[in-house]
Amino acid sequence: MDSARLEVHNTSKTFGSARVLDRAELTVAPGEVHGLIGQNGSGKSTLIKILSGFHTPDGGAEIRFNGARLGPPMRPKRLADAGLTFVHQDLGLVPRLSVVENVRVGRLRHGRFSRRVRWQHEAALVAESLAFLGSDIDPWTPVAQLTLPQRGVVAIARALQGRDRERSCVVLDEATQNLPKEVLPEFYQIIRRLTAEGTSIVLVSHRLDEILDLTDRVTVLRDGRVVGGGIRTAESSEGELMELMLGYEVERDRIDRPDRDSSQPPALTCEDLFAGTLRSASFTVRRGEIVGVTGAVDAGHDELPYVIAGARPASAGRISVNDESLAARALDVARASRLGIALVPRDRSGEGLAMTLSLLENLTVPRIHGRRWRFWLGRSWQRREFSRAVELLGIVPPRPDLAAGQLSGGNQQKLLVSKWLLQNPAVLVLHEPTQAVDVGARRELLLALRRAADETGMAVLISSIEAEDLASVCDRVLVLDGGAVAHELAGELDADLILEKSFALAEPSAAS
Ligand SMILES: Nc1ncnc2c1ncn2[C@@H]1O[C@H](COP(=O)(O)OP(=O)(O)OP(=O)(O)O)[C@@H](O)[C@H]1O
Repeated sequence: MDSARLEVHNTSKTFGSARVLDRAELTVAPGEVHGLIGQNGSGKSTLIKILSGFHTPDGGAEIRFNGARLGPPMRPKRLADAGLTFVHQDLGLVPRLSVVENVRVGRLRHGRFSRRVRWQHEAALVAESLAFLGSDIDPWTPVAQLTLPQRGVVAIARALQGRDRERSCVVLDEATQNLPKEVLPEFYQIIRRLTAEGTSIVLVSHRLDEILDLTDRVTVLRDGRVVGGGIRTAESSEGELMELMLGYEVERDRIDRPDRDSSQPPALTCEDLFAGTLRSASFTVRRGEIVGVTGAVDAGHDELPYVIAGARPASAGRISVNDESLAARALDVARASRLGIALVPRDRSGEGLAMTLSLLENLTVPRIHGRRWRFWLGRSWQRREFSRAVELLGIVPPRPDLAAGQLSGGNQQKLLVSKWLLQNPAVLVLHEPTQAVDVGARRELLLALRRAADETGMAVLISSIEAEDLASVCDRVLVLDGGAVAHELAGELDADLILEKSFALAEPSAAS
């Protein structure tokens, strides 16, 4: 029998006194897609970071690749030479550098005598890798100018280069999280093409539909332990996997919402907004209402949260919150905040949280300034706010002094959402709020938004491509196309209908 492509044996990791990975085992066969799933904080990223050499495991671990011992220690150069490569959640690209520099870093070839890098040759190699992925991105483009899906393709091209197809393994750590729904089928085809050539894939994902569609087998982690090793996906179901991951069944009903009084005046009014891809976007969100905005790539829903919160300039239009109204062009973050608008951005690490500051500081610093409290009063207020956040969204571990960067991705997301939710803004605007959040916590997060809208009258606008989330929590969903509202869906919302409307609008333009 062929040896396994990747074997992880007896691998544990302890931070301080907390053992977050406990004797993990994982075996990936040649040419298979192997899913790695588990709830937030279950140890998936820790295991991947051990494989990539970022964390050193506790003693006793052994990692083998194509039958030979690879580590620990896991040396990055040795991993790449052996054919074990990674695409991390944050993609790990340097925005100010070009695509070619990002892809070829560490692999640039020099002329024999001149020692100069032959850039044209390097760019041709990169163009070839991109073409394999069905992309025609110009290798000289700075990464900063690329869309998120394009950045995803670049990160994958970097992981694939120079591989020996029949001996390599690519680890995709939540790499599909940044890709819009309509490019996913293409991405899945790439994965199938790779495995057909003999490459193995490890896929870490919170999307159980993706895991069931794409993987041959799956390994399930719970609280740092493997609770299901190499389960055949064809013989399993979403419900079974969910129960293994969480240890309980998740309710999937639509979240109850009170009957809306449609005569209520709007809390947020946007009139004829022009900004980036937005072209005359007009709509309202009433007090206590949750409105979803969605659409295909470049429809404008991605841009909207930032324009409303004054984080991106608008060229025309008006934005009003209750009785106060402003030309959108005059809006900046400070003015938006004075109007009562708060933003939960998509980019958690870049714009949302300060990763080196504590959970307590992240949660309360935006509000503690300006309060003329005595130090100790401020301190006890901070601790109370932290307890509220933990209660609201179940942040784990609930340690106020931990640095935000030491939380798992999903728990960072919960921290970010609670930071703004607890401020009780008049208008809360969120971009992909459930990203990286596991299936159980996702419902808790949506329920918390629903409660805030119902109990405090907060007007909530959610920009997302997660049709299921929008259908379960929103009062209305607006589907954007070409920067303006093309459809308004209300009443009994249905995820399939939301997707159908978004895609139906995307198709004609994709063909042109
Ligand atoms: N550098 C660190 N120091 C201390 N604790 C850490 C550190 N990195 C991770 N942890 C803890 O290890 C546990 C596992 O985290 P990990 O990121 O592996 O979870 P995960 O399964 O990838 O979660 P998610 O789905 O939310 O990304 C968490 O409790 C986290 O807070």
